[in-house]
Amino acid sequence: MSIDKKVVDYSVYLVTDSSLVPESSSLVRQVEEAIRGGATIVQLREKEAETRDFIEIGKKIHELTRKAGIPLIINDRLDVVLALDAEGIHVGQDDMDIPTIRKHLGPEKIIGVSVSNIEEARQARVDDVDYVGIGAVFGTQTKNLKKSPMGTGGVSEILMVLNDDEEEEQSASGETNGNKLARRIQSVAIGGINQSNAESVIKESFSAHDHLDGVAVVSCIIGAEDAFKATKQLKETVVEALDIMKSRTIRELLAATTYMVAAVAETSPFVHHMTNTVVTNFSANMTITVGASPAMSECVEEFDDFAKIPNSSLLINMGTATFEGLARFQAGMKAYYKQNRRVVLDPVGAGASQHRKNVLQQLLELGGFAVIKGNEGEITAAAGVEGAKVRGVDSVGSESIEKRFEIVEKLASTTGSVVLMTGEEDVLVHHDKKNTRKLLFRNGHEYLSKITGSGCVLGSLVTAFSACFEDAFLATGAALLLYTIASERAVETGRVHGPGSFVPALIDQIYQISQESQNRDSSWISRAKVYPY
Ligand SMILES: Cc1ncc(COP(=O)(O)OP(=O)(O)O)c(N)n1
Ligand SMILES: Cc1ncsc1CCOP(=O)(O)O
Repeated sequence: MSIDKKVVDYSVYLVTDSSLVPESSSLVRQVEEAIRGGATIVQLREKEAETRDFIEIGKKIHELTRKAGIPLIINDRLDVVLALDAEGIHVGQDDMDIPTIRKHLGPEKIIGVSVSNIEEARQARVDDVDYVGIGAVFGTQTKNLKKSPMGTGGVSEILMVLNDDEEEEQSASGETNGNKLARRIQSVAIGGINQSNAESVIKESFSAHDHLDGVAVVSCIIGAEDAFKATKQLKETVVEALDIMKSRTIRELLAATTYMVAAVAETSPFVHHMTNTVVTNFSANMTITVGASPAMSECVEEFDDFAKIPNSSLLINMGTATFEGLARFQAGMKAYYKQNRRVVLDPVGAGASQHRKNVLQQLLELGGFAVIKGNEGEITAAAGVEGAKVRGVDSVGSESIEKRFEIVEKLASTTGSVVLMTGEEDVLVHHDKKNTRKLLFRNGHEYLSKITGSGCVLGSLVTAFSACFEDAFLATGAALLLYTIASERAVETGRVHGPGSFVPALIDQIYQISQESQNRDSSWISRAKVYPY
């Protein structure tokens, strides 16, 4: 059975090294177990083997890979590829050049090349390679590295140019035959990757328009006492992380988030709160913590002046809405819309009483909200779906994820707003003329549900972020990630003993992440648990 190189799965790329095989096993057995555990492609890389031994072991391993329907790639040796009729070759920068290899192997064989910088990645695009091995990402005992490890930041930089169509067009002056990339060059990261860091390697190594297709590993499988278990564990991690990173919306969000967190601090948007009396202090503190500038005002006479402040935005929080309050909300909205500013609605307690339903109805009729955020009961009430499960201002319901998306989508499509439904899992949806974006978020700590105002202060962050960025969907997602990841980190500091000590630790962590982001350290974002829906 021949293998179609267009559909090869690079997710768990096993590279061999017989010097690492445990005494109790053999290379063939390790490879067999790895394939059973889920390896999707195997490279025979035997640096010390004589040609005849290389071919002998290659035959045995090729039998295994053929049976499993996965490709066997040979490291460096064109003669061995030909002798075995293996599916492809992997070469380094100092090995035989790609055009010569392609001439000998023909178009159907897989050719992979190692790249460690942007220039080599650009050359890989010019050459007719099928995949690149990007590395070394981290230090490794398996190979003497000539260059320092590039880290996941280095991998991201390479992914920025590897499959960039615009670059292709610009550099099409001859070398590329002017071809737009008909095919994506696949990519794996290599060097020091194992079961415990594979997830963060994949999640940290992406650009807005490209992602890794897998990880290549040697010692964590070949050197494992139980190669089956080692591979199975790696595969589960890798598959889940790849699924996430294949979503363009997620990559755009993750790529933008650190930048947005830094930009909010650097541009200091003005966030006008018309909010409830319970949370004013907490909201003001949180707004300052991200570097934005809060104002709490219900004074209609100053709305026009506030709305004229550059980068200003308005948060309408219905928490303690009175009938007179409704008129002020409407005046605020009009003042901000007149200046083309963003208004965010937090329909706190919507559905709890007929009065709140009336207030909400009238606000929605005026409409134009960039973002509507609320808990399940609030969003359900705002969507006009019967059966919002609320007690006072708290949501006590928990519909299935499908149902929650259905409700959020309904509100998003009737209002045109970005809609965020918070809860143990957060649901974010936006419909616009071009597409519908839907994401599910699973970050956060349960203490968020044990303090008052946690939803309200998220509203402050969402308003600050959407003041600064055109794309209110990404802005809301970024604010949510900042808030929920900070809540997890707060508890991990060891200084939190309950909801009381949680609040200051949460504020500290939001500040800390903002500082990290301003220092262009985006490693915190690899904790994001965000999924396409
Ligand atoms: C998948 C993959 N990526 C990179 C390498 C390294 O290849 P190379 O640079 O040729 O170094 P050696 O493997 O020859 O030590 C690889 N083998 N596989
Ligand atoms: C072949 C190779 N090329 C770059 S790093 C490396 C070795 C990776 O081995 P390990 O997965 O054991 O770190």
